[in-house]
Amino acid sequence: MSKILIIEDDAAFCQMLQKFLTRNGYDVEVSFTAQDAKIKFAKSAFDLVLTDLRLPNYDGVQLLTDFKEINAKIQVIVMTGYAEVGSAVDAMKKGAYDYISKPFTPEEILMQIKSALNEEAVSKSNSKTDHTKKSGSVESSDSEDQVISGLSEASRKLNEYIKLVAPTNMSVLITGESGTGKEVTAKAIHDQSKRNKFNFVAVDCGAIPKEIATSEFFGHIKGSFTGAIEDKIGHFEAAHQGTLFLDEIGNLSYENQIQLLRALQERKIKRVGSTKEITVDVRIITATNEDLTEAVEQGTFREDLFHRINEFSIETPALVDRYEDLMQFADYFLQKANRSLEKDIQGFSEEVIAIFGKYHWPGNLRELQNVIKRAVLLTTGDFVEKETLPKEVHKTKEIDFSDEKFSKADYEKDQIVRALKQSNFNKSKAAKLLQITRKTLYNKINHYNLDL
Ligand SMILES: Nc1ncnc2c1ncn2[C@@H]1O[C@H](COP(=O)(O)OP(=O)(O)OP(=O)(O)O)[C@@H](O)[C@H]1O
Repeated sequence: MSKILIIEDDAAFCQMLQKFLTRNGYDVEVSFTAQDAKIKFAKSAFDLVLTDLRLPNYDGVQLLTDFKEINAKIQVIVMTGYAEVGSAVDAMKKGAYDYISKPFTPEEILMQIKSALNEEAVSKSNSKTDHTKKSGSVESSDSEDQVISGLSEASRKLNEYIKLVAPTNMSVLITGESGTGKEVTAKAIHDQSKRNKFNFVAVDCGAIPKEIATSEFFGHIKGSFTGAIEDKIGHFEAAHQGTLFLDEIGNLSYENQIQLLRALQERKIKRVGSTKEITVDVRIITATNEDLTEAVEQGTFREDLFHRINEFSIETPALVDRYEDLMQFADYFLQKANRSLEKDIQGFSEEVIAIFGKYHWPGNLRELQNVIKRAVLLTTGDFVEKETLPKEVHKTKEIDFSDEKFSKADYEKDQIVRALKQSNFNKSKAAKLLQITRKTLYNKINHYNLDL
């Protein structure tokens, strides 16, 4: 029986959820505060944590980080209120499996829990924690998953870059906002390369506690430290002759950066506890949604490593910059949701299509996919109707979109100016608030000709 910990300060809601999940066969404990949750988490082994993002006297994202430090493989789903998508995206970057917007139906949360616990045949390719589960092993690609090429100019350029760089052995740094398809891009490069007969090993550097990172990357031999009960190969060896994809590379500790650089330069590694050198032939693809050049300037990311991983760089476009692709992706995600939920929804109502076009999608393709899956679950007729969309997607509803493109630009411009003012015109801080890279912010400032 899987064990779940719910953390939610609304006691009535929390108990209702507990009853519902218990009826569905889970062993459920509840906490109304982060402090109590930490004590419970330390005492028993949970399979999944369901936590509110806004807790009294504690930040839900911090709590997630605390849990991940104790158990890197714990599945965490965060519950968010209206207009908290930004924090939810932040939580996903820190290793949350998924987020769910309140209010939600019991069926919705049950579906996510089952998916997180791998209790149904739902594609897990959108899960970051999936990497940690698979760490050291081969990434299995879901045969049902396709890569959509997109019709926009931004997509055309992205595909062209993938095609150009794939056959080479160059290290590729993929930058882009969260949920824009960085991992999908890395996999596409691997698939189109000569290395495609060998493994594509995806590692989420943000989810590996730094104490075990060396052993995760390079493996260890039995008895080399407490807990090393058998020999284990690391990600480098697993990716031999294939591709090693390091997601959230900016999260690697300075010490791990040195080790990584050495392995890349010498093309040799040693397992922890062994003196034997093992030759490895690995192509490195990395991804980040932070500004690494800024991290280099601040001295938190090594410049030599930055140049080593950045022989070629690709930026995955935000969904707002590829609106022409929106409905193509929406249709694809609809079919994907139909398959996993065994439904046969035919399409979207006109109103839903209009709402999709007006929303700014801060969580990008991942958010679009989640919104559609939720809507498909709630849809009883043939078409997805606006009532099945979460509140935040309706947010831009009152804006007059007589000229849709112009208004979207207006909305974005307004957000940028607001973020800049809020951060005292510090562009790095503003980029963080907007959840885009500093480079994207500069591009947008130039694009809109903002005189600052
Ligand atoms: N070209 C594409 N075709 C089909 N699905 C896609 C495509 N690009 C992205 N997706 C889907 O969108 C979701 C997000 O993609 P992905 O995980 O690659 O984003 P990411 O940028 O790596 O996210 P993060 O910054 O959180 O690591 C996934 O479910 C993925 O399957």
